[in-house]
Amino acid sequence: MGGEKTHALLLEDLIENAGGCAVVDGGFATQLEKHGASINDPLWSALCLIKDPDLIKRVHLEYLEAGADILVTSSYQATLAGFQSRGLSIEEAESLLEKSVKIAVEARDKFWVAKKRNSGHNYNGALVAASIGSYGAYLADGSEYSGNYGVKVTLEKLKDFHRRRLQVLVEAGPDLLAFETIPNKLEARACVELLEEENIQIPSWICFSCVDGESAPSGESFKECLDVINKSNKVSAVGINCAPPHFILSLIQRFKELTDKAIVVYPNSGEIWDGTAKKWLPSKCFDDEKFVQFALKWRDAGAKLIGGCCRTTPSTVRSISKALKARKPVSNIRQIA
Ligand SMILES: C[S+](C)CC[C@H](N)C(=O)O
Ligand SMILES: N[C@@H](CCS)C(=O)O
Ligand SMILES: [Zn+2]
Repeated sequence: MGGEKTHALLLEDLIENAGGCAVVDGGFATQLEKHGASINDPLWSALCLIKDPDLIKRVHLEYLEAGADILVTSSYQATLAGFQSRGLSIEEAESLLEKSVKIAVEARDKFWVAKKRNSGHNYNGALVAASIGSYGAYLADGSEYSGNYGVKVTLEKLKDFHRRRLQVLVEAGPDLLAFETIPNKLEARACVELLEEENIQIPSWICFSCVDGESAPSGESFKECLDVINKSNKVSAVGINCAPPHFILSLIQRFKELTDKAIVVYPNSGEIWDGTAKKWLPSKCFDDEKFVQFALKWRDAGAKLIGGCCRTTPSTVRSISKALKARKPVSNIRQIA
C-alpha cells in the first residue's frame, strides 16, 4: 500500500517539477528507422531488441537530450508469442522483454548522472514507462486502428496474451506502465483487470488510438471505455496516442468531462498507417512548429503529459519541451533515488 502511494507520487512529482505538464518522448520506431533500422517485419520495432540494442539506447538518449521527461520503452510490439514464433525459447523471449526496460533505465541513469554534474540545466530526472502495445499491434495487421479483433478474442484471451508480458516487464523495474493504442473497450477492461489481479504497484496510463476524432476505433464511445477505467485506482492517467494531432484538443475536452484521472496525449504526425502495405501514407501532416502550437492548446485544455508518437522525432520533442517549460525556472530540481 505504502509502496503504491510512493510510486503514484513519482508521476505526480514529475508533472509538478516539469511545470505542470511533463513531456513524453516521441516516435520510437520512427527514430530507429531514421538511423537506418529495417523494421518492416511482424515484430516491427521489437526486431531491434534482437538485432541492434545499442541503437535502442542511442534513441533513448536522443529523446532525453531533446527534453523528454518520460521514456517509453522499445517493447510496444515485443511479445512472448511474437518472439517464440521466430524460434526463440520462452526464456529468451522473456529476457528480451526485460532488456527493453534495462536499456531505457541505463540510458536514463547515464544521462542523469552526466547532467547532475552541472547545475543550471533544465532537465528533470526522467521516468521510464514500459510500453505495452495492444493485441492489435502484435497481430501486425493494422487492427490497433480498427479495434476489430473478431468474436474469438475474448476478455480471457486478451488477459492471457498480456499477463506474462506484464509480469516480466514489471519485474524488470520500470517506473510506470504505458498501455498504447488500445482500440476497444474489451482490451481496456483486460488491462484494468490484469492490473488489479496482478496487484501492480507502479502507476499506469492507458492510451487509446482514435481514427474518427470522436470514439474508440471499435466505434465504442470513450464514455463506455473510460467508465471501465475510472473504477480502478491502478490507472493514473488516460488518453490518446498515435492519432492525428487535429483530433486531440476536442478529445482532451471530452476526456475532462469523463474522468478525474490525469490526461496523457502523444499523437502522431497526422500521417496514416496503411496496415496492409505497412507504410505511412502522407495525409494532414503537421510540422514541429504546428505541433507545438497544438501542444500549448492541449496543455491549456488540461493535458498533464504531452509528447509525440509515430513520425514525430527528437526535434518535435525538443520544440514541445522548450515551449511547455518556458515558464519553469532553471534549476537542478530532482533526482531519482
Ligand atoms: C503503430 S503501428 C505503425 C505499428 C506497426 C503495426 N503493428 C504492424 O506491425 O504493422
Ligand atoms: N511507443 C511506440 C508506439 C507506436 S504506436 C513507438 O513510438 O514506436
Ligand atoms: Zn504511434
